[in-house]
Amino acid sequence: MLKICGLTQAPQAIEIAKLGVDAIGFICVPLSPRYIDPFKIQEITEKLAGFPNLLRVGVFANLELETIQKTVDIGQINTIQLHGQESPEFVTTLRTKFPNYTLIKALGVKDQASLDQAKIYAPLVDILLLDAYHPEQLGGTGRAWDWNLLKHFRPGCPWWLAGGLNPDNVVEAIRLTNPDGIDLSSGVELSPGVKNLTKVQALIQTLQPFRP
Ligand SMILES: O=C(O)c1ccccc1NCC(=O)[C@H](O)[C@H](O)COP(=O)(O)O
Repeated sequence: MLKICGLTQAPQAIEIAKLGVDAIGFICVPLSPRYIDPFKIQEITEKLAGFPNLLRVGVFANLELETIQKTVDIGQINTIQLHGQESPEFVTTLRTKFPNYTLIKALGVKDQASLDQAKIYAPLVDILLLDAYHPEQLGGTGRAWDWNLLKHFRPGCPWWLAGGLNPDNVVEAIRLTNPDGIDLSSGVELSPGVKNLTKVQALIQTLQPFRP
């Protein structure tokens, strides 16, 4: 599975969907330079009717249930990614509220303890997303991290790798960790929220041997 995250422009979303990615992400975190409001998301998702299998991911961090509900409804997204310090209890509540949505829990990995914590979420979600840890930033850091930590990571649910991936290091990352999916943002970006379509194309070319 391939997710390109942090989109803010409809023409880019259409081009990226045409290239055959599995998921596109919208950052619904107000402090992010990639923030996009629910009505802008709607403007984009309504142009993606021709891609029924595409996961349209709303990325949230430490936001209230009501905000998530509103964004899901207006933005017509079908996947919820929790990228903050959401508790297992909150994730369970969300699962109950959105039984038919794909649910992703993201965690910033600092050490083995982070991975032990990630495993607590495995029975509660559809996908775990393991990202770079940063003391001040929640995501979209562009920082690669010590993927060796993941060599024997088997959480019991599908998991995706994120954090500083780009067309040049993605093969090494996949060979080392064997994830079920990968997620890229700044590694295929011109500026926050504006993707570099040439880099997305290069990425897809590079990933050809690893994709169905
Ligand atoms: O991208 C952001 O600005 C962001 C802000 C707050 C929470 C999450 C955010 N991004 C989440 C993602 O899924 C990114 O794709 C992931 O962190 C990887 O980013 P990068 O290292 O830039 O490839």
